Amino acid sequence: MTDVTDDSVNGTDPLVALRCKSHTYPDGTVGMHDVEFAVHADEVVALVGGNGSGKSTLLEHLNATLTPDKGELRVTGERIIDENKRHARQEVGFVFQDADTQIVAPTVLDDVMFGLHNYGVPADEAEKRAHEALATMDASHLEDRIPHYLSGGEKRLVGLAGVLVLEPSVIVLDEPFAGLDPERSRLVAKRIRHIHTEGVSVVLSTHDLDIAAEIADRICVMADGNIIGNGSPQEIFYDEDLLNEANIHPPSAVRIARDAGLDIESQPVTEAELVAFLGQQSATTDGVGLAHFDGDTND
Ligand SMILES: Nc1ncnc2c1ncn2[C@@H]1O[C@H](COP(=O)(O)OP(=O)(O)OP(=O)(O)O)[C@@H](O)[C@H]1O
Repeated sequence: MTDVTDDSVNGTDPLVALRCKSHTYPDGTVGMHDVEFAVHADEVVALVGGNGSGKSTLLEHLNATLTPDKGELRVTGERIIDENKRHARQEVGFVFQDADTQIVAPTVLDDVMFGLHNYGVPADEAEKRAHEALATMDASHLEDRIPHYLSGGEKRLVGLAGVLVLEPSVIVLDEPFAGLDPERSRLVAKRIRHIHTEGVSVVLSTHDLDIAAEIADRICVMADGNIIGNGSPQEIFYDEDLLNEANIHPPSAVRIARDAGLDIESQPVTEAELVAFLGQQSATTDGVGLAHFDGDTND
């Protein structure tokens, strides 16, 4: 069993600790097995892996939407059972891939306030907090809009605001960049990093490894319902055997560095890191031998 619930990280207990021997869906499909996973304070974790590798199944265990056949979930140290699932839901906010499933009210502001009403927060305070959460997401201009008519990226930001307003310890996002154009993806990624600077840990799944490399502190690789790799972006994205086993390709910066045979000790995983390295090189070599890097680094 891959144990990534090491309690000693930062010397603190994890915010969320999941041990799952297996999760079997009603039709008999095993969605996940032999997984141990923890989320610590002050981290952004990206789950990566091919289609059907178990990312959504794992994420949905983190706020007890799904429960293990055998195993346990602890949230801020409290063992979650049927009677206290509310604790998991309060501490672990979930933003679904399909933003429409989370829309419940006729305007964006009402939608963001909805969860607070459910928790009995007085209307004026709920409104104040909803304004703040939308401002944090740079989405104040959307307050009076009809949620269903927003673009995909706008819906993501509103969904994030609706979860952030409940002040969870951890926010879980299932494929937050799916269906977004590159510019909207970058905007959502930036807001996710911003949420993190406000002291909220983030766990997300994504097929966009360029963005994962940019925003995650830790990468977990899933294959066949199991975690097969866990480490820093450098450790994971320079492990060719691991990526082959998971059938995924490294971020473009890693591919370029590797294909060009660059001997880079610092192991760049983002374009910015690669460009910084190339800049240093050209400063010391006057650009000799680096002319072929002048082109687009995106493919
Ligand atoms: N509701 C369900 N009923 C039956 N099987 C399911 C259900 N949801 C997921 N599965 C199965 O569980 C396994 C893991 O699926 P999961 O959705 O967790 O993968 P994923 O990594 O999130 O995939 P993707 O990247 O395609 O979204 C797959 O074999 C999938 O077919």
